[in-house]
Amino acid sequence: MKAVHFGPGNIGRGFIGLLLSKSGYDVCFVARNKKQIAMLQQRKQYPVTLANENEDTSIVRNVTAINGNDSRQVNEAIAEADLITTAVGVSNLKHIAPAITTGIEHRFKTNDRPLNIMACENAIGASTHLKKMVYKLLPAELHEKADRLLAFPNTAVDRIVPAQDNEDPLEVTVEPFYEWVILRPAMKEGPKEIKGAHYVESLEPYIERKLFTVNTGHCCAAYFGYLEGYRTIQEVMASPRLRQKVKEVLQETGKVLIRKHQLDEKKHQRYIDKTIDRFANPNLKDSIVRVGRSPIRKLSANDRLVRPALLAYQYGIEIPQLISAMAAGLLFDYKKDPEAVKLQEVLRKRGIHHVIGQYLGIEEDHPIHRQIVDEYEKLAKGIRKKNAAM
Ligand SMILES: NC(=O)c1ccc[n+]([C@@H]2O[C@H](COP(=O)([O-])OP(=O)(O)OC[C@H]3O[C@@H](n4cnc5c(N)ncnc54)[C@H](O)[C@@H]3O)[C@@H](O)[C@H]2O)c1
Ligand SMILES: O=P(O)(O)OC[C@@H](O)[C@@H](O)[C@H](O)[C@H](O)CO
Repeated sequence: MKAVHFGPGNIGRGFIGLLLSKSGYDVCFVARNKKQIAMLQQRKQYPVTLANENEDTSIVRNVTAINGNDSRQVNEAIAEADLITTAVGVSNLKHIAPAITTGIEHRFKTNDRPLNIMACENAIGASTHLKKMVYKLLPAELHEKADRLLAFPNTAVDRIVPAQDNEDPLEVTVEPFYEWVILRPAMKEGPKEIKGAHYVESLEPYIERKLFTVNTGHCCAAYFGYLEGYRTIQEVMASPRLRQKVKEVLQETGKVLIRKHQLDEKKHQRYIDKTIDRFANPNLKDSIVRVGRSPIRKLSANDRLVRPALLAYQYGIEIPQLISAMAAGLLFDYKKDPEAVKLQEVLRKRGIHHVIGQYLGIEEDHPIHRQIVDEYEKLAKGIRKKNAAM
């Protein structure tokens, strides 16, 4: 069985490639970095180390890589694939959609086998989003065949994989916890089951629970910590005050999730507690700028901050800490993050009301809009005062 995975980055190697390989797939990574491609081609394996006390290491075997710009190789790999996965960042799916589409066209000329394509990105409906882009590019006369042979099952992947600084550039250090949830009814029959993945009949409760707990809490820790000069999530979680703030955010989104998906309260509390412990894992060093990266995406209407905030408003749930996190996110001005730079530029040129309306999708007449503005101004004033005193 052959899997083609776009994006051999942290989660691609540290989780997707690992589970696929352990499930008996030969994994071909579609990559951009020439040095990385050469190493994967030559070694055909790489180590994954768990961030636990023993630093347990396993070897991911039967892997190789091809260059995403080599359309002949990409076409051939897609034609032969039994499964395609991606982990390139949801905003980058548009860059790989053309190669996937061309590969599908080539595949249709060579065989009639069904194919599942899963975008393992942190977003609601990422595979559906990729499907829309592929269908836009695919000639209309192939749509019927695509409906028959292709599926884009949505999925939720969870494992904290920080930016790596190992001596071996292929090695990945990952947290021990993992969860991969796949929407089974959306799949085409055929491919080997992924060992360790959880196949479900409805994905929404799982992806929302993950995104609005793990990712909401994570980015809140990053944005709160950034304002106070911390460098890592572990440092933030070691501050009792900030840890408490993050916990409170998760109580707020927890109420939303319990109400929306009729989750068991005690079970969800255990999920929150486990999530907090995962953030604090002393064997990991996860930078604030990785976790807070791409604030425009994270503050967008369908993502981990605004979506639970609007649901909370709808349900009459108070969300002071979520408001505080959105305001802190608007102050995330890390110079090496292109989205942070753009956000700050628009804030300077067009002002806070424009940004909340256009980027967060919350109009001025919505009560949450005002609350974010008030909190943003309060935090910005605090920063000005601190800078003046320095
Ligand atoms: N790291 C985590 O903890 C984690 C966990 C769950 C989900 N995710 C999600 O997985 C995705 C990847 O995250 P990551 O942390 O592994 O990031 P990363 O930057 O480590 O990896 C991204 C990979 O995609 C590649 N890539 C980007 N654009 C590409 C293109 N046009 N063609 C080919 N390759 C391309 C990059 O070269 C890189 O190898 C994101 O959507 C993220 O939200 C990450
Ligand atoms: O990947 P992002 O930018 O959507 O979010 C950053 C982190 O919160 C994220 O990568 C987590 O580590 C991961 O989602 C855990 O499963």
